Amino acid sequence: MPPATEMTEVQDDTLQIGQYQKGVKQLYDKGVNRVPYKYILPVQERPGTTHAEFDIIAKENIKLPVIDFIELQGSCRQQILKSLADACEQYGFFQVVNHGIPSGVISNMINVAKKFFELPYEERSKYMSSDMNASVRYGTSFNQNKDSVFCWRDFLKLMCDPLTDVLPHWPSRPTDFRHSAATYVKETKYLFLTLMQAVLESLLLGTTTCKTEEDDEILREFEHGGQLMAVNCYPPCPEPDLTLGMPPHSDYGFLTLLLQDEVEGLQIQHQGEWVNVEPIANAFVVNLGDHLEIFSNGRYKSVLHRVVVNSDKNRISVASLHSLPFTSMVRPWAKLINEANPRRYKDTNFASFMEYIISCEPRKKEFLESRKIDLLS
Ligand SMILES: O=C(O)CCC(=O)C(=O)O
Ligand SMILES: [Fe+2]
Repeated sequence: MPPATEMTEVQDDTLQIGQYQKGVKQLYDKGVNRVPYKYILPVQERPGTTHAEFDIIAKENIKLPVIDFIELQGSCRQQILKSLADACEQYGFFQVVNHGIPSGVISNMINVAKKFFELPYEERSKYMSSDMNASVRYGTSFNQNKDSVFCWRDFLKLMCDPLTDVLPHWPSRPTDFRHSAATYVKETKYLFLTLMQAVLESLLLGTTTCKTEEDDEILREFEHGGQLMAVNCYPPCPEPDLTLGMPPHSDYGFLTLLLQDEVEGLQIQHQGEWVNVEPIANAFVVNLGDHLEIFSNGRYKSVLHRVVVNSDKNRISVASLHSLPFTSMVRPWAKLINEANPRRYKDTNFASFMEYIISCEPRKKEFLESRKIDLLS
C-alpha cells in the first residue's frame, strides 16, 4: 500500500480549489475516506508520534487539578486559593466543578451548537467573513488565511459585547440559538468574574500586600471586559493520526472557560508531555491565557494546548475567552513588581494581538514570547 500522503495527493486532484475553505464538516458530509493532503502534518507534529511510550506513562501518573467552586466560596477559601495558585503556577489550567451554572444552560448551549453545525452548508456559510472584528464569523482550521496545513476543525466565533448590539447578528437558526447562547454568555461572564476575583487574591497569597480598593477597580474593568465565544466542531476524521483539530496554542485573554461535550480530544502540555483532559460532566475547563501570564509577571503560565480528533465521533466544544476591554492595556500588576521581581513583559493590548494574528501563522506561544522583556540586556 502506498504511503498515506501519496494516496491522498491523488485523491486531492478530485477536490476543487476552494473546497478546503468550506470546512471539514463539508468534507465529512461528502464522505471523504482519506485525509486530504492539505491536512497532513509533518511527521514530527502529528499526535502520538513523539516519545509515545513515555507519553502513556506520564499521562497515567498525572492527576489534573480540579477546583470545587462551592468550597472556594466557603470557610476553606484560603486552602482552596492555595490549590488554585498551585494549579495556575504548575499547570496554567484547572477544571472547575460545582460552579452553580444550571446544567440546563450548559446542555442547551451544546444542543444549539450541535444543531447549528448540522444545518445545510448554505445556511452556515451565510456567516463566513474575512473581517476578524465581525460580530459573527464562521470558518475553518485555525487561521484559514495563513495556515499552510489546515486543521480538522470548523468554528463559529461570536463577539459578545455589548450583547444587545451583537445579538441581532448572531445566527437565527436553529431558532433557539440566540436565546440559549445569550443565557450561556451571561452565566459564564459571572463565573469568570468570580473566578478572576479568586485569581487576584491567590496572586497576593504569601505577599505582605493586602487587597485594596484598587483591586475592586480592576474587577470593575473586567465587568466591562471583552468576551469572545468560539464554538468548535470537530467531525469524525478518517485518519486522525495524520492531523490535529487544533494545533498547539495558548489563548490570548485572562481566562478561557471551556465547555467540552462528552468526547475526549483536548490535551494540555505539562512538563513537556501532552496530557488528555478527560471530560467531567458539567465541569468547565479553565485555561490561563497570555494576558494573565503578563499580568502575573510570569508567575502564572498560559497553558499550551491542542486538540486531537478521532475516527468515529463528532466533538463539540465552546470556548468563552475573557479579557479586559479590547482597548485596555495589559501589563504586569504593579503590586507584584519590586526590585527583586522586576517587570518581565511589555505592555500589550488586544489590537497588537490582532495585528499579530492577521500578519502570520500563529504558532505555540510566539505572541507571548514577543512581549517578553530581555532582563539580561
Ligand atoms: O476544543 C477544545 O477542547 C479546545 C478549543 C480551544 O482551544 C480554543 O477554542 O481556543
Ligand atoms: Fe484554545
